[in-house]
Amino acid sequence: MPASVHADLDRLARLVDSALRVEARLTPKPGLVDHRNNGAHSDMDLHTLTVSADALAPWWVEFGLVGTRYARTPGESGDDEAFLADLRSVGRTVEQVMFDATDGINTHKGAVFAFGLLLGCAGRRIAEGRRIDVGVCDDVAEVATAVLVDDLIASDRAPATAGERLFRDHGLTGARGQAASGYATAREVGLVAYREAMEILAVQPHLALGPMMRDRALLHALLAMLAVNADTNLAHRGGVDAMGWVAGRAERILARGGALDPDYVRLVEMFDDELIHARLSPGGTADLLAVTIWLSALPQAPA
Ligand SMILES: CC(C)(COP(=O)(O)OP(=O)(O)OC[C@H]1O[C@@H](n2cnc3c(N)ncnc32)[C@H](O)[C@@H]1O)[C@@H](O)C(=O)NCCC(=O)NCCS
Ligand SMILES: Nc1ncnc2c1ncn2[C@@H]1O[C@H](COP(=O)(O)OP(=O)(O)OP(=O)(O)O)[C@@H](O)[C@H]1O
Repeated sequence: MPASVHADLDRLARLVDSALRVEARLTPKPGLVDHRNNGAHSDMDLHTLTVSADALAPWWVEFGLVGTRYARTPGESGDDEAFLADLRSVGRTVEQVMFDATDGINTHKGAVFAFGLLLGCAGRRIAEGRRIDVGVCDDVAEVATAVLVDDLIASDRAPATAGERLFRDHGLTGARGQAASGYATAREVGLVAYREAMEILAVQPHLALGPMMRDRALLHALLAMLAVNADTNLAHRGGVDAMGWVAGRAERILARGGALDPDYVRLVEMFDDELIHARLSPGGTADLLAVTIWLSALPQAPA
């Protein structure tokens, strides 16, 4: 394999590692683990997320390597079924690495699933000599629709996980639905809100530039996604009503300007306190924020 392919895979894997750490450290976040507190989690804190990210770091490149084995020649449709099966097999190993590192705590299960698919599809693009851009989400949509169908829509197995139960009882498609949509919420809501916020903040000279501005724009993107994402973590802990309640609270903050409001820290800290009190954590939306961060480092797809 050419050294340049390895270098590209390595760069994208490092971007995942960085996206997870940036997401975890972003403070304040409603209901989630951050510098301020453990959010609505009694079993993990920022240290647990860091230990987990450290353990996962060497593994991200493996998903890209799987992708390189499924490179297609122009006009060839490829074997998506085998590609997906290989990605999921690496995914199960990596999930176990996470559980071993955290003594059984679910720190990054959703992230492993999302970035397994994104890096796998990116690796396939690199080996095919195609450009890596946000359009990699379209490749994920094509590959991951089978996960949604096989695991949920066409499955006659008894539900084994919270996500599977929530599909059976309420038709919620959770992490699988997001993947099958090509991460539409991250791409069309999170990334758009992030870029708009960066543009607005960049022309306000009294504001601090650099990382602080980026964090503020990321928080704005998180609020925008909280207002629309059917997060199965919320439904698991608080029932489907909890999803609507959290979305409504995020909408009210956005109506005041979201993280662009001068008083945004106080507004988000109040939201955080309410979610902690209700024991609600939007972990799926945090995963989508990590995906947004990763996508923000890629060029846009050609129109
Ligand atoms: C499909 C997965 C996510 C299992 O899901 P499960 O049934 O437990 O689903 P559940 O809905 O409970 O969610 C799991 C995680 O997804 C995230 N999530 C939940 N809702 C959402 C949402 N709306 N959007 C994005 N992420 C979400 C959360 O972090 C959550 O903890 C995955 O863990 C899996 O299949 N693992 C096997 C190995 C694998 O395939 N790895 C990835 C290779 S590509
Ligand atoms: N900063 C964060 N804080 C909390 N969760 C996060 C954060 N970032 C991502 N997540 C995601 O949230 C998920 C963990 O959520 P949660 O703890 O609710 O799941 P669980 O342990 O399966 O459920 P429960 O704790 O209700 O038994 C992880 O899969 C992870 O990917």
